[in-house]
Amino acid sequence: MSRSPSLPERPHLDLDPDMSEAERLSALRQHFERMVEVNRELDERLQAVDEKRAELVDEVEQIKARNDALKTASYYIATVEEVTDDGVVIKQHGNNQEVLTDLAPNLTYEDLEPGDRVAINDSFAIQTILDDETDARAQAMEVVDSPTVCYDDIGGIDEQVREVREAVEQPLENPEMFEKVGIDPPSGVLLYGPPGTGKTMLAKAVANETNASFIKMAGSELVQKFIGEGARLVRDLFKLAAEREPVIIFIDEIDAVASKRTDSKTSGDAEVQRTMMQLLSEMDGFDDRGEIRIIAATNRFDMLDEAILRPGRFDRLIEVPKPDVEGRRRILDIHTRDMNVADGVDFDALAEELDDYSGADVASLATEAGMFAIRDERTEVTEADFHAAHEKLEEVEESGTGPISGFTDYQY
Ligand SMILES: Nc1ncnc2c1ncn2[C@@H]1O[C@H](COP(=O)(O)OP(=O)(O)OP(=O)(O)O)[C@@H](O)[C@H]1O
Repeated sequence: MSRSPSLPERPHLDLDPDMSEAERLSALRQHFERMVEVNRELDERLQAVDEKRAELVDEVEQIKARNDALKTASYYIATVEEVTDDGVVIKQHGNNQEVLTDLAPNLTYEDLEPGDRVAINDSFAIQTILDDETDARAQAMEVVDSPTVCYDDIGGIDEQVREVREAVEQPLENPEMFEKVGIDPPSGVLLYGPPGTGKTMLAKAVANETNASFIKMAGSELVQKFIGEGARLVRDLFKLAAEREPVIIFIDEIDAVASKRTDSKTSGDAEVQRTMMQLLSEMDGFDDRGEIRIIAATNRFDMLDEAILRPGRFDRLIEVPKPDVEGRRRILDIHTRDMNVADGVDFDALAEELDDYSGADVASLATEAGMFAIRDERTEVTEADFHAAHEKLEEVEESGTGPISGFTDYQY
C-alpha cells in the first residue's frame, strides 16, 4: 500500500515588534494567503480520501454479495477418484459421470484423498471437502434398539394410543389377521397436533411394546443444502430400516419436506421436492417391506402437501390434542410418581389451573417444582413449590421466552 504524502506544512506567522504598520499588514496578508492555500490543499486531500473510501465501501459490498451468492448457491456432490498432476478425477453422485477438474483457490491438493466426498459447483470445480458421510447419517438419524417408553407413561391421550396400536401394532403382531380379513394395513400413520403432546413418546412406546427398533429422523435434517443429499438420506433411512426389522421409522416435522408446493422456484425448494419424491417412492414400494412401520408427526397439518396423504402413503391420520383436565391430572401423576411429594398436595385443583398446558408443559412444571424444593434445601416437594413453578412458567410465557408451548397458537 502506498504511503500518503505528508501533510502541508503549517504556515508560520513572524511579526517583528519593530515592523511598521504597512509591513505588518503585508506580513499578515501573506500569512492569510498561505493559510488559504494550505486549506485548499487539505480540502483536495480530504476529497481524495473520501473518494477512496467510497471505492472501498463499494468493493466490500461487492465481495459481500459474492460471498452471499456463494453461500446460497447449490453444489453437487461427488467422490474423489484420483488426485493426479493434471487435476483431480471425480465421479459425480447421481449420474456417475467422471470428470477431471480443479480446486477452488482456498483448497490445495494435499487436502484431498481418493474417496473423499466433495461439493462441486456448476463448472465441476471442487468447492468444499465434506465431512465423513457417516456423520451426516448420524446427525440426521437417531437409532434406539429398544426404547424404554411404555403406554403407561403416556397420559390423557388414551384414544390416540388405542388408534396407534391398532394401526401399527396389529399389523406387526398379527399380519395374518389382515390377510384373512382381506384388507391392507395402513401404510403410514400421521400424528398431528400441537408441540409437546406426546407424539414422539407414542411412536417410541409402540416400538417398545412390539420389540421393534426405533429410528427417528427429523424432517428438518432432511433439508440439506447439497443437491441429492436429502433424497440419499431418505434412501439410507429405508435401507437401515430394512437391516433392522422389525422397526418403527419415525419422521418428525414431516412438514419440512412435505409442505404444499410454493410458487417460488429456488434451488432449495427443488431440493425439498426431490427429497419428498424420494420419500413417496420409498413408501410406494412398501408393500413387501415386511416388518417396517412408519409414523410421521407434524405440528403444521395445514401446511402438508396432499400427495403424502393419499392411500398407500400416510393414510391413517391421528390427531393428538393437548390434554383436557383429566388428562393433565393423569400426566401430573405420571411425572410426579418418582418424586418425593409431600402428603396432601391437591393435584386435582392444580390440573384445573393448568389450562391449555401440553404434556411437555406439565412435565416441565413438575421438574420446576422439584427445583424450588432443591433451592430451598428440602427433599420434599410441597404444594407451594408446584404453585411457585406454575407462576414462574406463566411469567416466562408472558415474557415470550418460555418453554411453554401451550399458549401459542399453533395451526394444525
Ligand atoms: N401425553 C403425555 N403424557 C406424559 N408425558 C408427556 C405427554 N406429552 C408430552 N409429555 C412429556 O413431554 C415430553 C415431550 O413430548 P414429545 O416429544 O412426545 O412431544 P411431541 O408431541 O413429539 O412434541 P414435538 O411436536 O415438539 O416433537 C415427553 O418426553 C414427556 O416428558
